Amino acid sequence: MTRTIQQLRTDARLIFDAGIASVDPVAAVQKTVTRQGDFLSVAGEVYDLRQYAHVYVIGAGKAGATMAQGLENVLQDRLTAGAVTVKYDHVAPVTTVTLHEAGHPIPDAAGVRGAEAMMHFAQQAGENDLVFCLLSGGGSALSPAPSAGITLEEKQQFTSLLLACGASIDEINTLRKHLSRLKGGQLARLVAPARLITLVLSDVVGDRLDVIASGPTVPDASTFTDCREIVARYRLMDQLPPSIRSHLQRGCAGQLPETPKAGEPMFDRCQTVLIGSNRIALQAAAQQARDLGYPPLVLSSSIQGEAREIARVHAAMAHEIRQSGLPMSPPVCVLAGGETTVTLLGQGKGGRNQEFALAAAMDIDGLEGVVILSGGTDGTDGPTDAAGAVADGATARRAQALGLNPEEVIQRSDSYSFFNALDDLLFTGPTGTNVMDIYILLVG
Ligand SMILES: Nc1ncnc2c1ncn2[C@@H]1O[C@H](COP(=O)(O)OP(=O)(O)OP(=O)(O)O)[C@@H](O)[C@H]1O
Ligand SMILES: O=C(O)[C@H](O)CO
Ligand SMILES: [Mg+2]
Repeated sequence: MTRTIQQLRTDARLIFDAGIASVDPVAAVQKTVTRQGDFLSVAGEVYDLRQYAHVYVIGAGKAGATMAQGLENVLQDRLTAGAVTVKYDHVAPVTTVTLHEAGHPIPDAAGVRGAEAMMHFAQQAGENDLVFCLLSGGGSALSPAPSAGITLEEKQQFTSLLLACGASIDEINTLRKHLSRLKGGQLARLVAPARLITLVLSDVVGDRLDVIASGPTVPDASTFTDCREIVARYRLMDQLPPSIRSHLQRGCAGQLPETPKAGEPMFDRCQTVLIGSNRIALQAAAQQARDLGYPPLVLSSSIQGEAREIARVHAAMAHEIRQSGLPMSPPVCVLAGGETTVTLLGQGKGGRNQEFALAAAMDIDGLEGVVILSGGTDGTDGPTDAAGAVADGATARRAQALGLNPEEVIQRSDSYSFFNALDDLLFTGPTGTNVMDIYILLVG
């Protein structure tokens, strides 16, 4: 049976949607945390709610509201109170938890108030209490608790510097952890001796729990010495606000306590569960592909690199599958995920997924029975209202007919206008989740 291009496009969209649905925060929390009467089951661990006087919820991240909603649905009357910080407008219907809307990616005063509220519940919780911590992408900027002597303004200035210097997220968060009163395992210190369950939705390649939202409840292996090296690597020393420079210097001189390390007894009372990730989304997408009659091949959930280069690799796979049936003969669905980057060449409008689809379109020009979809799971690709775009072997020719030259469009970094003109943008609206991006190659 050969499928039409329209069929392949429809199926690619169904496969993408299945990936997103599997990491929907409300559903993911309710799948991980289940309750039967007085018993709570969390990824295999059982908690007897009769042993806990209070149950609190704290957390930070763009998916905080929907994660809290899922947890409220499970805990119902057993939830005492809570404070979760989310990005402005990233709200959801919750009843017991207080949502603090705050600034991202530059922290603001509302974020500081949210972090204070979180620390308040963490400290208030005693030996007979249970605390849930909900973490997702954006959690670092949304939980500013600058160390003593550092002002919010200095933290803001420092954040702008960090985001622009080219450092990776684990380098950025290593610095954040050493300038904070709650990041890098320090929140777990405040929660002790209460029992702590952390639910995590990963937005970083590799899903490192000590990196996501700056790992406030897990051991931190990094040190002040690492901070000094990162500052040197990106030549930041001269630009640091004086209070931050002196804080890091005192830390390196052993005058400040280090972040909590693995093996500290308080971590015995902590459970941490990854409830959503790019890999989980890819696995769900693979299942949907199988159901639609495309044997799936999942390549990797850790794709990184320049979007147009990664796209060319996908186009090359499409050619190979068509020509030789390697590594699999059609029908097949090749799935990958991760987060690419775009070196901007022009002043146009676009996103990394739209640029991916554009570069792919150029390389699969004329190829039959091939569709490539690239989309951000948060539904927002770059500064646009589209999640990504879809390309096939006729895309480049259809564009030429409209007077659009794909090569020129890449030079202008204008992928949004390109796919908008073709009506091939991918729209989902904000999905409430974020596990990076998904790339789907369908050969029918
Ligand atoms: N015209 C453009 N063409 C292609 N990519 C672009 C363009 N303008 C911005 N981008 C890319 O969009 C990305 C920023 O997108 P976005 O705001 O979604 O951030 P993000 O990295 O996804 O962060 P978050 O996790 O907060 O969503 C950057 O990688 C940037 O290079
Ligand atoms: O908040 C953060 O630190 C980033 O989004 C990575 O999780
Ligand atoms: Mg995004």
